[in-house]
Amino acid sequence: MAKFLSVSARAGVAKVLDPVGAWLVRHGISANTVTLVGTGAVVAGAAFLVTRGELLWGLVVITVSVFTDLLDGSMARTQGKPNRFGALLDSTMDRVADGAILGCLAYWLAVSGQPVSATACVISLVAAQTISYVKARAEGLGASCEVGVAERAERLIILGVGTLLWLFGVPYALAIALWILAAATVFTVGQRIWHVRGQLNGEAS
Ligand SMILES: CCCCCCCC/C=C\CCCCCCCC(=O)OC[C@H](COP(=O)(O)O[C@@H]1[C@H](O)[C@H](OP(=O)(O)O)[C@@H](O)[C@H](O)[C@H]1O)OC(=O)CCCCCCC/C=C\CCCCCCCC
Ligand SMILES: Nc1ccn([C@@H]2O[C@H](COP(=O)(O)O)[C@@H](O)[C@H]2O)c(=O)n1
Ligand SMILES: [Mg+2]
Ligand SMILES: [Mg+2]
Repeated sequence: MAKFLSVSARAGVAKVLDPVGAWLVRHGISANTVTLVGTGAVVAGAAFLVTRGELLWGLVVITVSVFTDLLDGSMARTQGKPNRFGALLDSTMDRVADGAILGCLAYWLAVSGQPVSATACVISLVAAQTISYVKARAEGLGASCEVGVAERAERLIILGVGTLLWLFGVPYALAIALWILAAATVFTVGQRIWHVRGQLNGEAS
């Protein structure tokens, strides 16, 4: 799944996004601007729509906005200057966006009387941030960490499909998706720690 998303699906999406990115570059817009504006749009969608239970419009705004995460990298490559600060900004804004989506959804679930789903959402939030942290820390220690059943694209797709099915009236679709997400994200934390353990165990710090 990870390979399909990061290679085939990504190549398909790039055919649409690359011309958009080239057009933005020609009009003087930078990759960093797209990173920040895209994140701002996700946060606004989560804060103003998801917290009020406007899940249809929240899903539309957030889905469109998360694709700017693929657009910024395309723009940086078009300009011939993908850079390390851009990579840091991109990854940091991913954490802000993920925190806003899951935090605002957990808030709405809690205040609308769905504490069990809210719990799954909070577990997913903490585990999702930990997944990314383990990778960043591992890479800082010189290990590779390109593993996991629930990397970011998979997490967003599970949540998006669950929300969409729930909006179409499928009972418990969102609750089930959130518990699948909670289980998959916790499992991925373990997968990543295990993978890095094999590389670093026994090495002096
Ligand atoms: C209540 C409201 C809920 C709203 C839910 C939102 C729903 C969104 C629905 C669909 C989204 C589709 C996925 C879009 C992918 C967005 C971009 C993305 O996240 O790509 C991630 C990945 C690599 O990105 P980066 O290098 O920029 O980021 C890395 C990442 O953050 C790592 O995180 P980690 O995995 O470790 O947690 C960091 O560690 C790393 O530092 C950082 O660099 O991109 C890809 O792998 C390839 C992209 C795949 C393209 C997917 C195309 C999917 C096309 C169609 C999907 C249809 C799904 C239908 C959904 C229905 C809902 C409408
Ligand atoms: N503002 C930015 C954003 C990204 N980059 C570069 O793109 C890589 C990520 O590509 P995505 O398609 O996954 O967004 C990132 O590692 C940077 O090299 C950038 O330079 N500036
Ligand atoms: Mg990006
Ligand atoms: Mg990103």
